[in-house]
Amino acid sequence: MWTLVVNCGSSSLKFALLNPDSGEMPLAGLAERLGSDLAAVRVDREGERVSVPLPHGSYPEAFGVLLAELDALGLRREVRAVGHRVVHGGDRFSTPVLITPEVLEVIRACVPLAPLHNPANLAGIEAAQAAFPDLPQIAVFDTAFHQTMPPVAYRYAVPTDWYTQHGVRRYGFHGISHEYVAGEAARLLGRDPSGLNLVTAHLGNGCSVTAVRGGHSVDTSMGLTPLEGLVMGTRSGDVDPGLPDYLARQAGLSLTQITAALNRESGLLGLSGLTNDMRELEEAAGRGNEQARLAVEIFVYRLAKTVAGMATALDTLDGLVFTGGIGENSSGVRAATLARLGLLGFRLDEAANERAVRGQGGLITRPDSVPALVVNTNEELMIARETAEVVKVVGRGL
Ligand SMILES: Nc1ncnc2c1ncn2[C@@H]1O[C@H](COP(=O)(O)OP(=O)(O)O)[C@@H](O)[C@H]1O
Ligand SMILES: CC(=O)OP(=O)(O)O
Ligand SMILES: [Mg+2]
Repeated sequence: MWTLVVNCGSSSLKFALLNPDSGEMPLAGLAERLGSDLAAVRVDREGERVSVPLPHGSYPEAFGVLLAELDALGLRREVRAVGHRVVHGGDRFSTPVLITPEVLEVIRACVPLAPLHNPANLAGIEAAQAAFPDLPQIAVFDTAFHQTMPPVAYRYAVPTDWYTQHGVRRYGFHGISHEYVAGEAARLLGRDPSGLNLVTAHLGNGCSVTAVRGGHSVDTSMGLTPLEGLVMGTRSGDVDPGLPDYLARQAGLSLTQITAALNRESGLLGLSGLTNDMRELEEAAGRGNEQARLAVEIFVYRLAKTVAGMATALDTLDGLVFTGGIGENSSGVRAATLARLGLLGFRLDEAANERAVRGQGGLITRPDSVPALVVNTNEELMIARETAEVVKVVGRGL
């Protein structure tokens, strides 16, 4: 059964055609810089890579390229289901679900909680429904994995009414990735996931750290929205909650302007004044750019501090997993983070850490260390598997 996976971000559309059983993936693509003149889609089609410009830079145009690619492979009619990454599902969804008008309503109601992500997710669902009106469409939520967090981890110390009446609590994100890499890490360590305590660090454009006890999320660094926690590409992560009021008075900015700047102009970009891209920052730091060096150092410091904090949620620490574009590719970030975590028992194996850069993944610590590993995340495969599961269950119910 071929499953089409659609992952719409705030300015990107990732897609993949997968066989969820074998992992076979004849088609994958990434449309980037949507909404700008520079929009283009990179397509990996049966081992060949092509780049297609998108003159209008729109989501429907990118979706049109996806359909044309399916036609070129003769596989459009072979698609059996469409799985969508949906970032915020509130506390309604702890598992993937078939998308119904009621489910769409809940995703729409969560837009204020994920203003960068949920509108794009909805656009992707609408485009897929129009292209494949007869196929089951499944939503796989970034929040679902974290629904096992206990109240001690998910409640904020704010008036209780805010929680009961307005859903003000921590939800957590990147759950698809955290769940996938925790499972893979257990396999690599040769351990039964049910007895394993891990901290997983997803470091992409958005970044978060999760404490995984026995395969279940028990705490995570993102909160009500994907703004809390670590320093990210363009997001600030944690700041003093008094900051918006102070800045509104001092700089005459509106709350909307401040929130937009915390989401889009902060993080690595804000600190460096250069870029949100870790690879470019490391290169600039290597050339002696002091702001770039400081941005990377702050990123690492906050990451190490958060990993150490997450260990508090676990009885033992059996491993630390690095994943996402930065976690998988930056040996420098991994080395600097572990250097700050000697107290927890981490000892880097420098050669293994450098080898992991070449996409192999695996253990990067010495035998006398608490294990740290690099695991390449595969959100698309995870979404395809979950989609196939839901389709099986829904199919039985018919
Ligand atoms: N070789 C590399 N060295 C350092 N950072 C890298 C490297 N390759 C990718 N990255 C970083 O990974 C980040 C993007 O991560 P990714 O998981 O692809 O993003 P997204 O969250 O959009 O899926 C960027 O900061 C990018 O610079
Ligand atoms: C939830 C989130 O931060 O997602 P991304 O990393 O894709 O922006
Ligand atoms: Mg990502």
